[in-house]
Amino acid sequence: MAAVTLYHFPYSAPSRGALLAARAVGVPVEIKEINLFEGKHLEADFIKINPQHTIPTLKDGDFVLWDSHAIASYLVSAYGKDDKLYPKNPQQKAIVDQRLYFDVGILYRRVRAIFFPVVRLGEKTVSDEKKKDVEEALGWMDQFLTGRPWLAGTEFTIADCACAASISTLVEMGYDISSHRKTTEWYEKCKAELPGFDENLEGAKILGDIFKQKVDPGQI
Ligand SMILES: N[C@@H](CCC(=O)N[C@@H](CS)C(=O)NCC(=O)O)C(=O)O
Repeated sequence: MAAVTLYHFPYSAPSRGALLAARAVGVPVEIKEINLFEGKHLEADFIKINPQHTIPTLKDGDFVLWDSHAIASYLVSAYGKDDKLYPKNPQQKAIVDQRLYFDVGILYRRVRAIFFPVVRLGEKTVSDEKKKDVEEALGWMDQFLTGRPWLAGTEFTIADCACAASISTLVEMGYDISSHRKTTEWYEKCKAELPGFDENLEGAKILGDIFKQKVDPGQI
């Protein structure tokens, strides 16, 4: 199997989510690091590949794709040995999709609303409203996990890869998720069972450490 190319930045949760999916699929990946902090994503060569200049971006031969969630489902459809990571059954697939859209529209967005202004814009505090938004998202995750060990059922799927990347960023920022029992138990399973989780954690820790250095003490 030829390697796919992933334009990747390890600090980025979406980028790590796509890489977790690739590791779960088992497709060989050639990683090309695009350092967002150095503005590499805005250079002409990368804009030619992805005019939206977001990380992650996948190149598979002449085929180019971005958005980590789209990349994850493509990798399973193109290279998965079976459909466990992204079921073909319409209802099971729809549940995975719902969790993926939850990550795009709610979970990652709310985590980012906390770290981005601190890490990139020099803010020192985190509002109660932003923490409330994250608490609400974690509460919904606990409900998704009621009666099932993984977000979409009895097997882990690409929805777990995406949400694990977002949650690992949150945890490494020093956010205490322990009052959300099911999400906490799920996160422990992710650590133990998701292929490539340690690699994911390395990037999350770097971003988390930058956040912790920059934010005022006691903010989260
Ligand atoms: N929904 C997208 C989000 C991608 C995204 O916003 N990536 C950020 C890094 S976390 C990025 O590339 N930012 C640079 C930019 O938008 O110019 C995905 O899941 O891939």
